[in-house]
Parts: sequence; C-alpha cells; structure tokens
Amino acid sequence: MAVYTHVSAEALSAFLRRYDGVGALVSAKGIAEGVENSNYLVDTDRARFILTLYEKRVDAGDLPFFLDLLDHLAARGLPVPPAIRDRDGVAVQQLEGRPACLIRFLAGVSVTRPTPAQAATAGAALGALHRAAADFSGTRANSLGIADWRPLLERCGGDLDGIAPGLYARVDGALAAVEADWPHDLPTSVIHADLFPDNVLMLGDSVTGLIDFYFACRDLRAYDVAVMHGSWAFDPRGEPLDGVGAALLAGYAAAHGLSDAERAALPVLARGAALRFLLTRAWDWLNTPADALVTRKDPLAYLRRLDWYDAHPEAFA
Ligand SMILES: Nc1ncnc2c1ncn2[C@@H]1O[C@H](COP(=O)(O)OP(=O)(O)OP(=O)(O)O)[C@@H](O)[C@H]1O
Ligand SMILES: N[C@@H](CCO)C(=O)O
Repeated sequence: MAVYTHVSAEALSAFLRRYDGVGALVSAKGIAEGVENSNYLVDTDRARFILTLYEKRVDAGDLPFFLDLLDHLAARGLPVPPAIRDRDGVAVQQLEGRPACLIRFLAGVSVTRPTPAQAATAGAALGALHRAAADFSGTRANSLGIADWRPLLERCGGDLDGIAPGLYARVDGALAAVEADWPHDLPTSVIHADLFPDNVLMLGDSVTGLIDFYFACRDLRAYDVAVMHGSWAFDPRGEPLDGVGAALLAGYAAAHGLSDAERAALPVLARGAALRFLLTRAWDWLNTPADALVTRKDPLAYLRRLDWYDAHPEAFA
C-alpha cells in the first residue's frame, strides 16, 4: 500500500474546510495501489475524492506544470482528473508537511490482464492525449529519460547482482546498445511517460479515466507508445499477452498516426522503456524504507520484457 505519510482525521477535516461545497469528512482510506505518492480515498457527506500527498519523486516545483496540463486536457474533453481549487483558488496545499491536492474521483477500474479490445481503446486514448497536448505550451524535461538511466544504474551498482546474479552486467550491456541506437529526430510533445494499465481506468472496453500524470514531460511521442507497449502487452510476470501489443499500436495509429520512422524506432524505444522501469524498480527494491506501507514492484518482470524484445525484433513490424 502506498501510504508514506499518515494524515490524521483532525488535519484532514481542517483541510477539507478550505474548500467550498466538498462537504464534511465521513471516511478516508489509504489506497492499496501505487508506489510513488500517498493516496487516500476520501468520502464526505457530499461526494468522493482522491487526496494525493506528493512524495519522493515528485518535485513540488513541477506541480504547476502537472496541474496546468490536467486543466488543458480536461478542457479538451479528455477524462483526466483536475485538482480542485480551494475558495482562494489554490490547488496545491500543505498537509502533514507534504504538498497535497484534492482531486476529482473518476469511476472505473484498471485492468490487470488487458484484452486486445481494451488495449485498442487504451492506445486510442494515448493518441487522443497526444492530439490534445499538441497545443500545450508548458514544458518539463524528462527527469527519468535516457540521460538519467546510466547514473541510476551506477547508483544501484553491484547491489543489482543481489536481485539476480549477473544483473549489473546485463543491464550495462543492454543500456550501451540502447544509448548507441537511440533516435533523436522523432517528433516530441508533452507525453504521459507512465501510462501503465494501473493508470487507465476502464469500464468494459471504454476508457473512463487517465490518471497519474506525475512523470509527464516533453519527450519523443513514440517513447510514450513504447512505455505503453511494455506495460500492456505482457502479464504482470512479463509473459506476452496474445494480440494485445498489436491491438494497442493499431488503436494508437488510428487515433493519432504513427510514422514509418516512429514504428522503425519502437524496438529500441521499447528496450529503453524496459530499462527505465527495471532500473527504477530495482532502485526502489534496494531502497524502500522498512516502515513504508508499499508493495515493491518486481524489477525482474522488466528483465523478462527486455529478453523478449531482444528475441523478437519483428514485434513492431
Ligand atoms: N482521480 C482518481 N479517480 C479514481 N481513482 C484514482 C484517482 N487517482 C488515483 N486513483 C486510485 O489510486 C491509485 C493510485 O494512484 P496513482 O496511480 O496516481 O498512484 P502512484 O503512487 O502515483 O502510482 P504509480 O505507482 O502508478 O506511479 C490508482 O491505481 C487508482 O486506483
Ligand atoms: N509505473 C511504474 C511506477 C512509476 O515509476 C512501475 O510500475 O514501475
């Protein structure tokens, strides 16, 4: 469970009183998903909300960018949850010593084993997101982009071999190959950069919510497609799901378009995305505080994807 910061009922009640019309606190439960921020499901006598307290990887200075992006996408009809402003127009508050936002609750559930039909609509939602982001002028560098992976590898160092024998050398070699082949001339825009199944809320085959924009940044659009491929087209252990990757790409291409150059780059972008999540998961695996209520995510599930991408260069043809 991702609850790093505990919120008392008194502090939460006082927090809610800053807002007009949200009602009085009835209950608050820590949410059992996620690893980055502390999230609570908050029920008042009027409605349901999400309370997010921003933790380790979210820089408070970036919050205005994320919140402006959510407002921009919501204004264009995307199912994203804007932060609610208090009666003074303030979205980012302080609660229990952390930056915190009250966020509109969106209906839907995230799928753990997507079908091709669900992957197609989720891919189309990413295409719609890229279309809507095209005229968003805000910008933020990718703080977990290709330039950051080697420093992260070196920070993990030989401890990686404690996760799996030979892991450091395997990642070092794979990263060198990705660095050598990385494309630098593909189209960029603001991208989500973490659109895993757990960040897409669905009812049946329809997308009802796109959440967790806290890695959004300006980077290659096709890298966003590769991040989605790695997280959607495999089961949680890293075994490929029949037809799901192809359906995801078809959904994205139909909604947005995917050039031949972008498609040709997907094999290296997908190996890069696999390394990004392998490395951040490995870092968390090695450094998660003992008292955190968080379920660590398995770094080796991304080693299996890396192996699969190496063995299937034809996957994106
Ligand atoms: N606006 C929302 N409406 C409904 N549910 C939400 C909303 N925001 C978050 N959630 C729920 O809270 C969970 C955790 O949220 P989120 O993914 O933002 O956390 P995180 O710690 O940043 O996660 P991650 O590990 O994916 O980076 C989601 O899986 C979802 O169940
Ligand atoms: N979605 C990521 C967590 C955010 O870095 C993962 O599952 O590893």
